[in-house]
Amino acid sequence: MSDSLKLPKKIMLLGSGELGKEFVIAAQRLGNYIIAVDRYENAPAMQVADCSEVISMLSADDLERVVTKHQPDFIIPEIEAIRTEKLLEFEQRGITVIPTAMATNYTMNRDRIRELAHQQLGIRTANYAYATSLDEFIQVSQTIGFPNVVKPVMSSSGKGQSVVNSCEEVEQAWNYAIAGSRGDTQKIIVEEFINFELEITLLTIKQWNAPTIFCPAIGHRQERGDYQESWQPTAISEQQVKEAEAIAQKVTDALGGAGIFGVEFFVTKDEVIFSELSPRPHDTGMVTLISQNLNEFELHLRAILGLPIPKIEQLGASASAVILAQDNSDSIFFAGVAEALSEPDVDLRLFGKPDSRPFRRMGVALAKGNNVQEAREKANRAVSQIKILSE
Ligand SMILES: Nc1ncnc2c1ncn2[C@@H]1O[C@H](COP(=O)(O)OP(=O)(O)OP(=O)(O)O)[C@@H](O)[C@H]1O
Ligand SMILES: NCC(=O)N[C@@H]1O[C@H](COP(=O)([O-])[O-])[C@@H](O)[C@H]1O
Ligand SMILES: [Mg+2]
Repeated sequence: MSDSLKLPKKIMLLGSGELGKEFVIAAQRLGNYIIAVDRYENAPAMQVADCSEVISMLSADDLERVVTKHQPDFIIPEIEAIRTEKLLEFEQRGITVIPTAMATNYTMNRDRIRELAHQQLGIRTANYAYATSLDEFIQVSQTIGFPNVVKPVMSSSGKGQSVVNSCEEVEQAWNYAIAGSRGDTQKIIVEEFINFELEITLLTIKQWNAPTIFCPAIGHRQERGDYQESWQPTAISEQQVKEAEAIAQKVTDALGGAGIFGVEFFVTKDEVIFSELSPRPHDTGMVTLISQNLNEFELHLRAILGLPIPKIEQLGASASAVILAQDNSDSIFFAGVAEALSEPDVDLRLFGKPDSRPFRRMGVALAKGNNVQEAREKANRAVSQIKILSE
């Protein structure tokens, strides 16, 4: 692709959150033209894009309207909740969908990607079953056992997810999952609880005309199914890295196309277990904004445009920690920014989301240290200085 590459390209971003914002910045640094799309006005990526559109990305008609209007060269999904059948149609019309329309279709629902990984590719995952009613959930809980982890098949960032310890908790977990489910499906996945030692994201870069390459694994910690901290490098063995890379290669080859994938694994004493993947930059990968010569957004862009990635360099012990809102508000401001930035090798991203709700991610602190523990402490110290206030 790079032989005939002419810039700028017209890029339509479907989803305009914090990950999209950093991607737009990377794309614009190479002069590209970006149309940022999301369901609400003034979303983070819209603030730095050339133009924006507010639509329902689950509506085929809305997607048709904005694609016809802008005629993009590339459509780059940034979230899962998109009418992906429509993306297949755009792809057939000659627009490049990243990584492929099929990949976005497989990963928007947990059941599709799980079936691909486990049934078709034979990759080890947590034992799992599905349920579409409370009764069915009670039944499959007997097979999977307790504790188990319950998630709506359509959700992300831990929405509707809970750990179920006994029969008594099943009904509450069902109601919570259905309330947190995106779209109109009443389907949940019930998974064996994996008692892992560490979770990692393996950022996997699939290129059009060059071999797949990997970033050094990123370790992370989650609460309520949502990312709290991430760091790089991680203390896993060469053998574990090789196992994770082989699995990531297998799944991303099956999905095809080009771009970065965030491939998630549970690492136990004896196993590396595939969890799920995002065919786009990953929230835990925000640590690469400080930890690598090329961050995950720049890598995504280069892979999409077919530009070379001559080297990925890890710059030493680094960490990220999230800044979460506590309250509902549409007039928030940040205090303590100067204090947070007073330590060397600490940086911040405040996303500029126009409103807050409890646990909404509003920013991230980034830090480097002499070792991972020090980097994590510095990132968390910066977070503790930031106060989100309302007018
Ligand atoms: N089977 C499991 N056993 C133990 N912990 C689990 C299991 N499934 C999920 N978790 C925990 O919940 C977190 C979120 O799960 P998962 O990645 O499936 O959800 P998600 O909503 O897709 O999150 P995101 O969109 O942020 O990637 C995991 O990173 C892990 O910490
Ligand atoms: N785990 C997926 C993830 O982190 N996605 C990121 O969060 C945004 C939605 O945030 P919001 O819910 O605060 O609008 C998305 O647009 C994306 O940038
Ligand atoms: Mg996940």
